[in-house]
Amino acid sequence: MSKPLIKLCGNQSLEDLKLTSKSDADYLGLIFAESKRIVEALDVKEWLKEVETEDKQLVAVFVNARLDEIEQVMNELPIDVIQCHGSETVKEIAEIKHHFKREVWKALPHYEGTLSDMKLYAEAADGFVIDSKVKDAFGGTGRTFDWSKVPCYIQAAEEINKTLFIAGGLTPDNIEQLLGLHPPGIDISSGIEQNGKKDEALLTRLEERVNHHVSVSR
Ligand SMILES: O=C(O)c1ccccc1N[C@@H]1O[C@H](COP(=O)(O)O)[C@@H](O)[C@H]1O
Repeated sequence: MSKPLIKLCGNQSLEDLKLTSKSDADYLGLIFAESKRIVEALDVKEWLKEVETEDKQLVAVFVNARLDEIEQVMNELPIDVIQCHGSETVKEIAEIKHHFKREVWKALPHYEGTLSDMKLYAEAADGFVIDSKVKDAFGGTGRTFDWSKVPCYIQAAEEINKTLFIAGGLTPDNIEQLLGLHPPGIDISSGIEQNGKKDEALLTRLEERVNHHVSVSR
């Protein structure tokens, strides 16, 4: 099995970034939406002066943000991917893509309509993050969903040639079970946190489990 793409999301301090920037992650995520993990672009700009992120792509996560709100972040930071984690329409995703000329991922909640949503958004989004559907929350809930549908999501993403990340409550303890389904990408926030901070021991354990799984399935 080839190694999945890894996204470590919800970096909310210089300390978080110092830790995750040294990891095996391909993507580092920052939340620019109402959340306990919200960050300010100007703070992130300062933190980025102190960490080496050349080998990572930066993902800015928004929830139903206006173009001018996204623009404020894009003007300050070298963002590679815009992740829309709200109820943005296909038209809005297309506008964001057209305006910023960046990769745009649509987060979709797991429910009975997710597969049709993937087909619907395929004309505008470059990739998908499938997350748990939790009432009154858009993401970062630490809650898993029923992974029996993951193979269908993988197949659908392959058919429409889109990047796919599985998110929602991934932890060092459950990651090997998910990796058994061969997701192309995994997206983790709460599962590597302790007391609201990214935790070195949890991150190391996550990486050990991913590396172990990849090496035994070769
Ligand atoms: O992390 C947040 O606080 C958040 C807030 C609003 C939208 C998305 C958010 N995070 C995204 O949620 C998923 C899964 O997170 P978790 O591992 O279950 O905590 C991930 O894509 C984050 O980007």
